[in-house]
Amino acid sequence: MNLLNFDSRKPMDFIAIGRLCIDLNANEINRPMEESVTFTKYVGGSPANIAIGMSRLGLKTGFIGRVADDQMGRFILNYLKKNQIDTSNVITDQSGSVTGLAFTEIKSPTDCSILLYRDNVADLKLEPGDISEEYIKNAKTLLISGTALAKSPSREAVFLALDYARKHDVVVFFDLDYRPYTWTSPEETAVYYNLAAEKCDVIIGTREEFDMMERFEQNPNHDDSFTAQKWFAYHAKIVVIKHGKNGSIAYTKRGESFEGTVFPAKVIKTFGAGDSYAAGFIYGLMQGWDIPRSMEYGAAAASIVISSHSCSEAMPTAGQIDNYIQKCKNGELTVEFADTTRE
Ligand SMILES: Nc1ncnc2c1ncn2[C@@H]1O[C@H](COP(=O)(O)OP(=O)(O)O)[C@@H](O)[C@H]1O
Ligand SMILES: O=C(O)C[C@@H](O)[C@H](O)C(=O)COP(=O)(O)O
Repeated sequence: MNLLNFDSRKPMDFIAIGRLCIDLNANEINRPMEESVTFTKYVGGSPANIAIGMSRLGLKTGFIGRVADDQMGRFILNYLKKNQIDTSNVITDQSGSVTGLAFTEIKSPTDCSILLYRDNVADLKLEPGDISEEYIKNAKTLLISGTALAKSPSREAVFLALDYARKHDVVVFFDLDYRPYTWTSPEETAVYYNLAAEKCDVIIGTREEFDMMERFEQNPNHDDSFTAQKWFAYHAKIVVIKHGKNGSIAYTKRGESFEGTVFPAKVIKTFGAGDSYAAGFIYGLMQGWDIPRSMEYGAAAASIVISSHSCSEAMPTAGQIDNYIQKCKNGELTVEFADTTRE
């Protein structure tokens, strides 16, 4: 029996809910932000990046969210449309909110950080009244990301979306996507993350993100298997714990575990790895592939994106990923750049 059942009668393949933002990636790489003077603008926000990845892979993709009524909000909407993402459930917020900005600092390929501007952001204004039961019912898959739980009314909107998804047998993926900045306290964060995770079929996060969720538990050795087992008592069928360049491990409710491959990369920056990994992995599962092959696809997508300057714009097509995997398997370590042009 399949671990996950994607209902082929549903017209929409994949819907993401939450953050639609802007990434401003420093053009002068390998130096601190203090010395960066020019940046390239891309659509960003973890669920936005994943949705763009899914659409590039050929899946019928939609988004539920709010954007600011400004130039940045319109830039995001246009970019989603250009990438064939359905924006019928993206609302332009009229409360005077602004677009969230992520300035990225690339000090070295391994020392990257993000400076977030997230006060009064439009994405957290999403409210329960914005959530259409019909829209969710018509999707095979819903992806939620943890940052949308950081504040009301976005938090309640996500919980309502989760209820609709469970009611209509939509497979729910939870990318933990923990960004401390918007949260009030670590305790609040852990409580809401745990409440949401109970309702999800697949939970994907880094070891550090799961550590945050285990604030009220005893897992002193940060044991991945311990982490995963808890969720199989709820709805989870698959739990994936990511370990950066050391790969990832997936556990299933059936008691299996699989270690994910890592592909070579000419790393420009490390951010975007998780979002591209999620897109490749979810795509694989939705094709009916087994977990190791899906993890391989995610890892190859991640290697392509971290070898590029952007996250969203660098999201690869299936052809690019297949080609990359083939080259790596042939022992050709020449790394392909998905997106090297910066104006
Ligand atoms: N330096 C790297 N080289 C090759 N692959 C990487 C590297 N860093 C991350 N990856 C790939 O991306 C996946 C997710 O990366 P990770 O850093 O754990 O997620 P996140 O970006 O969410 O923190 C890893 O499992 C691995 O496949
Ligand atoms: O999620 C954000 O707001 C910023 C992203 O667009 C960004 O570029 C990033 O950090 C990607 O995150 P990751 O894939 O978890 O590394």
